Amino acid sequence: MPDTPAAPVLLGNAPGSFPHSVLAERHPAIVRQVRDSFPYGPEQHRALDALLKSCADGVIEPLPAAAADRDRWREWGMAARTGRSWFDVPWLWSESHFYRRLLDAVGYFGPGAWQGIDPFRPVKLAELDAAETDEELAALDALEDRPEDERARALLHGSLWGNRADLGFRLSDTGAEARAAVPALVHDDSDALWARLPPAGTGTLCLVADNAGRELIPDLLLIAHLLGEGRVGQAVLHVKPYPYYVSDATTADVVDALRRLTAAPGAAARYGRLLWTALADGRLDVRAHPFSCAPLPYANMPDDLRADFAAAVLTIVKGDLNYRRLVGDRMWPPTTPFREVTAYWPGPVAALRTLKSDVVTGLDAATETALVRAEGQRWRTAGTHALIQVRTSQRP
Ligand SMILES: O=P(O)(O)OC[C@H]1O[C@](O)(CO)[C@@H](O)[C@@H]1O
Repeated sequence: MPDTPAAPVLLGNAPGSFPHSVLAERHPAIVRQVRDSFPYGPEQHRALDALLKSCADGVIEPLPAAAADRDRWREWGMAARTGRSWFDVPWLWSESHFYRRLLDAVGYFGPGAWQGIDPFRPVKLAELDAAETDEELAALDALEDRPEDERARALLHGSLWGNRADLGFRLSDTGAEARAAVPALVHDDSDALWARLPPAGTGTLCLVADNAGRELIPDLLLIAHLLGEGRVGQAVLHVKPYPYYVSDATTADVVDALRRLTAAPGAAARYGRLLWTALADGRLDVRAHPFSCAPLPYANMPDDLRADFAAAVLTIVKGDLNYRRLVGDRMWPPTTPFREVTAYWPGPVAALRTLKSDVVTGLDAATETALVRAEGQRWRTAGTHALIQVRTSQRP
C-alpha cells in the first residue's frame, strides 16, 4: 500500500462503539442462544458460564494443553494476546477467538459425544427451511427465459444481497429486514467483474463464502450459472473448517444447501443437479482451509492459499467479515482507494458485501457525504447498503 498510511486497527474497548457492542452484548446473546439450542450436560453449562464470565471481565486464557490447534494459534498471535482483556486486543482477533472458545465449551473439538456437533445448526436449518427460501427458489423459474446476461446479473445481485441474511447480525438487529430502508449500492464495479468472466471463459473462479442458508444458496446458484453458461471452466468454493460467526458456511452447510436445491421443484433443482455433477467431475471443488477461520487479515495468508487465489481469473470475497479481513480491520477513511488496500492480493479480486461494520474503503467523496448527511454514521453498520468492488490489476 505505497501511498496509503495505515489507519488505526479496530479495537473493542470504546463503550458506545459497534465493536464494543459486539463483544459486550452480541457475544453473551450468542452464548445464551447456543445454550438453549441443545440439551447440553453440566460440563458444557459450566464451560459456557466460564466463557460468559471471561468475556465480560476476564482475560484471554491459553488454549488447553491438548488442543490440536495450539501451534496454529501460536502462529496467529496467541502469546501476545494471552492475559489481556478481550476488549483491548484487535477486535477481529477477539471476535474470532470467541468462536474458537465457544466451540471448545460445547465439546465441538472433542473427544466425546458432542464432537463435531455444530452449535449453530438449528438456526442455520431453520433459515434453510423457511418459506422465504421457497419463494426465492421459485423465483428462479421466472428467470429461465431471460437473456443470459440478465440472468447473470440477477444472480450476482442475489448473491450480494443474500449477505444481508446473516444470523449473528440478526441477533442484535432483529428489525433490520422489516424496516423499509431502500437497499442501495454505494459502489458498483460490476462491469469490471463481468469483464473477468466473459462468455466462453475457461479459467477458475474462487468464491470465498460467507454465510450458510440464504446467502450460500444464491452463491451456489451464481457458481452454477457461471459453470453452466461456460463463463468459467472451474470453481473453487472456500468455506470454513468449523462453525464460525454463527452462520458462516461449512462443508456440511454446502451439503444441506445442495440437498435443499435438488429437492426443490423447477429451475432450482436443475441448478442443484448441475452443481452435484460438477462436484463429482471436479469442476467444482470445496475447500476448508484453516486460515479461513484465522483471526487475521488476508494480508497474512499462507502461501498455499495465496497460490489458490493467484491461479484464479477472479476471486469473489463475500460478506462483511471477509471484507474486514480483505482490507484490514482498520478505521480507513472511506475514500481510501480499494485498489491500494488490496494491492497485496495475488490476483484479481472482487468484494460483494452488505455494510455491517465500520470498515469501508473505495467510496467517492460525494457518496460518503450523501450517506452521512442522510444517516449520520448508521449506514456503515445497518446492513441496508452494499458494495461491489473489484481490483483487477496486481499493482495500484
Ligand atoms: O456475515 P457477515 O457479512 O460476515 O457479517 C458478520 C457480522 O459480524 C460482525 O463481524 C460483527 O460481529 C460484523 O462485521 C458483521 O455484522
